Amino acid sequence: MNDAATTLQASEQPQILITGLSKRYETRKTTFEALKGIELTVPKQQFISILGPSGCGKSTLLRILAGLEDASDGEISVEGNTVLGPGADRGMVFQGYTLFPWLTVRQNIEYGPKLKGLTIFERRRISDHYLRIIRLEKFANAFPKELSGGMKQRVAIARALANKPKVLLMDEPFGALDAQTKLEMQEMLLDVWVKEKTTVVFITHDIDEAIFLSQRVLVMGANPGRITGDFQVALPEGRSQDVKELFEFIQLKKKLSSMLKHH
Ligand SMILES: Nc1ncnc2c1ncn2[C@@H]1O[C@H](COP(=O)(O)OP(=O)(O)OP(=O)(O)O)[C@@H](O)[C@H]1O
Repeated sequence: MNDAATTLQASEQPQILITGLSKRYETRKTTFEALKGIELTVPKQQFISILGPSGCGKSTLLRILAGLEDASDGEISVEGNTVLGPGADRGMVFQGYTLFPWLTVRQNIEYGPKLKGLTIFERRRISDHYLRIIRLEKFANAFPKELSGGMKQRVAIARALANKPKVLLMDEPFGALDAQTKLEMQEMLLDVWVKEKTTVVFITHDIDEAIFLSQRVLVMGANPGRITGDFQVALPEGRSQDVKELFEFIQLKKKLSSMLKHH
């Protein structure tokens, strides 16, 4: 099989399969449908973003995918394995910095591999690799409190990737960063994705961010939380900020903005 055929086959395999997923929150008087009838297939290696108004259930969907919350109905599987709880096959990166403050950058990255029982030598090889990828080799022995917000988030991404997850789940990971740092982080994440080709599910409020990063953008609507749009992003790989001037980018941005406005 040639390279193109291998790539095609890999990208067509479903990595995440969600069928008939619903989530209800019951209070004493009412039932709130946070998610209703979600159907979604994400192929291996796809970078998919989810946009939607506040409260439409984006985080709920991601938490259920992560196994941190149960669904009311339906099923989620990752590579054929039903999600029943958290697992090392799914790495998470949230908006808040979730590094262990008492561990150095390197120790944070090596945390998962250490839990897995890898040797010091193997752990070192993994942390060296990711320190290089996130360009923080010089900060290997620094503690999180010595780092900027963007640097902490880079470590959080490296720590998630060091577990070799099948899927990386990201909930507004750059939401707290200033505009310039956010752009730099997006470029770094794309770079990481091109190198590692991990399947990514990325939640954001930022339309530009969703288009710039993704191969596919989902739009969700609220009450009940559901998928209202599913768009392929026809932009080349190896993107730089220049793609934002391309016709395809501007067209899709218009479409997504108008969908989000009419919710
Ligand atoms: N534990 C809970 N109990 C009751 N309602 C909840 C609970 N968790 C979430 N909800 C409700 O479910 C809906 C979806 O919440 P969720 O956080 O998933 O939305 P979101 O799209 O991620 O919003 P945002 O963009 O503001 O982060 C919201 O209306 C929220 O109030």
